[in-house]
Amino acid sequence: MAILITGISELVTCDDTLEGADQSDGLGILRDAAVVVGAEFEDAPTSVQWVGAAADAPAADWSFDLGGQAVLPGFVDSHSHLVYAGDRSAEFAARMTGQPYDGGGIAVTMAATREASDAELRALITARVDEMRSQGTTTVEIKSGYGLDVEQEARALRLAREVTEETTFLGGHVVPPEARDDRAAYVDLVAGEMLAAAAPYAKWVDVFCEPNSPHAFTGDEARTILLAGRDAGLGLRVHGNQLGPGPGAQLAVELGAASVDHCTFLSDDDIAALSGSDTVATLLPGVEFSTRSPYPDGRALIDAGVNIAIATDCNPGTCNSSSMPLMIALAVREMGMTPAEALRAATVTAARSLRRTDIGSVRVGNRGDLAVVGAPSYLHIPYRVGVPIVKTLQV
Ligand SMILES: N=CN[C@@H](CCC(=O)O)C(=O)O
Ligand SMILES: [Zn+2]
Repeated sequence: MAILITGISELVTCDDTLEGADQSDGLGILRDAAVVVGAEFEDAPTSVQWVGAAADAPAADWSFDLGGQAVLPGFVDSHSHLVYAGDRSAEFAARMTGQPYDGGGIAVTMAATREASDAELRALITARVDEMRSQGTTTVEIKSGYGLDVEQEARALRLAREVTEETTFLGGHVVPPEARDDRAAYVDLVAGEMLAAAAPYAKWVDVFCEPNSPHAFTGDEARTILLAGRDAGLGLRVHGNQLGPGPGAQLAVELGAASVDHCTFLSDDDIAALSGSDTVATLLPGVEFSTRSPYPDGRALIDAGVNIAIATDCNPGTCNSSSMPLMIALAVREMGMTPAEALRAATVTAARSLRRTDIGSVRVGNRGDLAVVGAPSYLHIPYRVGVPIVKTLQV
């Protein structure tokens, strides 16, 4: 079954090899375009079968006309923490009047999450993923990290796996209150029994490497957890350089991590290490917004040759927003990125941070994951900030 989509005023393919497309901003734009998506059998994921000028479009089983809207690859939200219960809105309100963030609230969410049943958590996760999908996100990475014991971390990943293949073990989120007297024993637990229980449900291992938080992990502790995860066959991701300077970014590059996330406080040496490496710097501007922190200088990173993704980090503490369009607007307004750079960061480079080439760009053979903008151009995403104009294109 094949479906022809026409009436596309601007097709942003994010395919910088597409011949005949406008490549001036690296977005591979076709105007007055059409796309054919199809699936081999009912309920199979769709794939892109044809991309080109509307005038050349082939026949298909069905067609529909978007009447002059822009189409994009669906957003790839490569960093989120959706497996949680409870509410920390009061913590947010306190931060707006000057309370700093230090990671201590994670234990509050941990307690609420441990109390929740599977059914309750499943309903919360499903509602959050639906909220993301309604705003143009078609792939989401989900971390554990609010269970922090062997059973609870495995449970979180088992539930996350029901909605995405991009699941990340984050037993190394913080040291839970019951383990604070013996940090070394907790690191051993994470790198041993907890990892073994979580690994069947995880693609990635991550750690909150943050010497500036009393709750998170030092560079050496992070290295122990990451190496154990690598030995267990997981890919590596790092929460690094969020609250101040630290070893996270360089550790990520040294160990070949797919991504180091946050990057709020990077030194020149960190930038030099990231530049030309295979490690993507994933920036999370909603966190700076919601913690009243300085924004990282996306412009400087791009100019230095660093590959940048942007993601929501949707979580109950540092950013409770699921909106990739808002992250694009913040990247443009606050981090010196052009709309085109921000859009690539939210799609094709975010896919790269998950080591995926089948998502994040509209090209023949890729997944048929598309988003539609209720406007003639993608430029309206940051321009119409706060207005829900991006939707997942359901075909
Ligand atoms: N920094 C660590 N983890 C999350 C916040 C988690 C929380 O505060 O609940 C983050 O990515 O910002
Ligand atoms: Zn995070």
